[in-house]
Amino acid sequence: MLWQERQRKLAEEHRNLVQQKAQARAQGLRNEDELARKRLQTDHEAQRRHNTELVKMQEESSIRKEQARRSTEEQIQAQQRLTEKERAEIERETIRVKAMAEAEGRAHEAKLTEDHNRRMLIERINGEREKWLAAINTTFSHIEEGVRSLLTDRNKLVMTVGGATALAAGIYTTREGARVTWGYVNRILGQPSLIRESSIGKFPWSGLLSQAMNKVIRNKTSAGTAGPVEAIKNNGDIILHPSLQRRIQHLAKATSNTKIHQAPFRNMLFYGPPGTGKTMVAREIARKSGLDYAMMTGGDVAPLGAQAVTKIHEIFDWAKKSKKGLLLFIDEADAFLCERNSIHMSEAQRSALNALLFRTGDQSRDIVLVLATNRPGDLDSAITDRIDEVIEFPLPREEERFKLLKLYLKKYLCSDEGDSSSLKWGHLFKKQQQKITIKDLSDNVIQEAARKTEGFSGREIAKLMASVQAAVYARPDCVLDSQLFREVVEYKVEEHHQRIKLAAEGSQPTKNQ
Ligand SMILES: Nc1ncnc2c1ncn2[C@@H]1O[C@H](COP(=O)(O)OP(=O)(O)OP(=O)(O)O)[C@@H](O)[C@H]1O
Repeated sequence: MLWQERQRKLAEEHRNLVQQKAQARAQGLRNEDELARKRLQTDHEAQRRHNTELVKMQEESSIRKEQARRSTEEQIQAQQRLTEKERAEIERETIRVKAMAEAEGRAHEAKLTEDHNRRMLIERINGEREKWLAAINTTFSHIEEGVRSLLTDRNKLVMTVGGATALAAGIYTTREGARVTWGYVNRILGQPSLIRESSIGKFPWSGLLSQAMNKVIRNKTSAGTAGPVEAIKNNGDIILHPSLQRRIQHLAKATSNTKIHQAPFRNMLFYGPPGTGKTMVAREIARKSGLDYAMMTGGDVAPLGAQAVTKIHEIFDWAKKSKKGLLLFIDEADAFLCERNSIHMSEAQRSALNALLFRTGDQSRDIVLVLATNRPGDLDSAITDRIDEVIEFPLPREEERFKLLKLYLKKYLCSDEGDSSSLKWGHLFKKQQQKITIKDLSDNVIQEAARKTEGFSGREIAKLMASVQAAVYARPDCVLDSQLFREVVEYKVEEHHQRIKLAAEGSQPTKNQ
């Protein structure tokens, strides 16, 4: 039993021992493992550090290499630049030397050419001189011979003197003729653009010719007419109130005398309703007083803008070309000579007005200024100050209207009877017009029309008669009788009143205003 017990104890001890041994081995293994792991970790750590250092060293090395490469490149580039500079310097030097050599060559060549030319010129001059001397000698010997033969032959002498005189006269006539023609061409071409109509540049003989023709016609037709027509013929084509007519005649005469005595001209202002003969009278004064005539319209000045001043001066410079003196007629004068303070006046217009004032400041011996306006009150005071004669052109009274009707009846409907003033060159070449027959148109019918046309201007009466002519031509038989005449007068009078009514309505302010 004891043995068994011992045996069991021994087995138990053995088992404990084995167990302890196993534990000790397991512990040893664990320690070994732990050590191995720690060693591995340390190795790994060392390797990583080593690698980092390696990378760092590599980077530093590559930076150093890059720096070295860059510095090498820079050195190379610097070297290259230096070489290019040197090369350019050398090229420049070569070009300079070459250019100098060329210039020297050219100078040398030019010198040689000049020497050659001079030699040639001297030779040519010598040649020419000899030639001329020979020619002069020959000519003089011929002249000597000619003069000797002339002096000995009387016929030849007479012919030579006559030929030379005729030649001189021919040259003189041609030269003077060309000068006169050029004068007229120059006047026509030099006419300023503002001038609408002028007598300057018209050939004087054309006026004389038409006057002569008019005289012939007048003599031919003087027998066939009587009554008021005769009176009109004496007074010309302008029908005015007798006192106005006298004043105009007196003015024309005074202007003509002023010109003869070289005294300063008198400026005029014509005012009155439109179509009362202001333009016609201005033209007539110029004609009667022997002045040249030029017409411009005030309305043409404003659109010229800044150019207007130059154009005004142009007119006055051009007017000096007239040897006779010039009557400058400015129609619608209020359009550009109105009050300078007016708000409607542009700066350019004001300058144009000032230019005109400047040119008309002193009394002139070259220009008669004739202004025409429907509104004399609008003119600038400096302009009215320059006016010497103020003449009113009223609407024609019944007496004048009668004469006007007669005048235009004759002009438009009795043309074949031949009013001298209506003769124009073109009529000579015109196709024969259909003849108008006038039946039962007594002076009483015309007087009645003159009564009815109260308020008509001269222009309106001329238009009325033009309408009568149109109405006659509209008839197949071309007959003018008192009935047709009355009809036309009737509707023209109505038209006139209608126009006045419309104008009055147009000028009245509307109710809303
Ligand atoms: N007194 C007149 N005698 C004859 N015809 C006249 C007369 N007045 C006007 N007339 C006729 O009217 C036309 C216009 O006349 P004119 O140009 O002379 O008038 P005005 O007063 O200058 O007119 P405006 O102020 O419109 O320029 C003339 O061509 C003519 O046919």
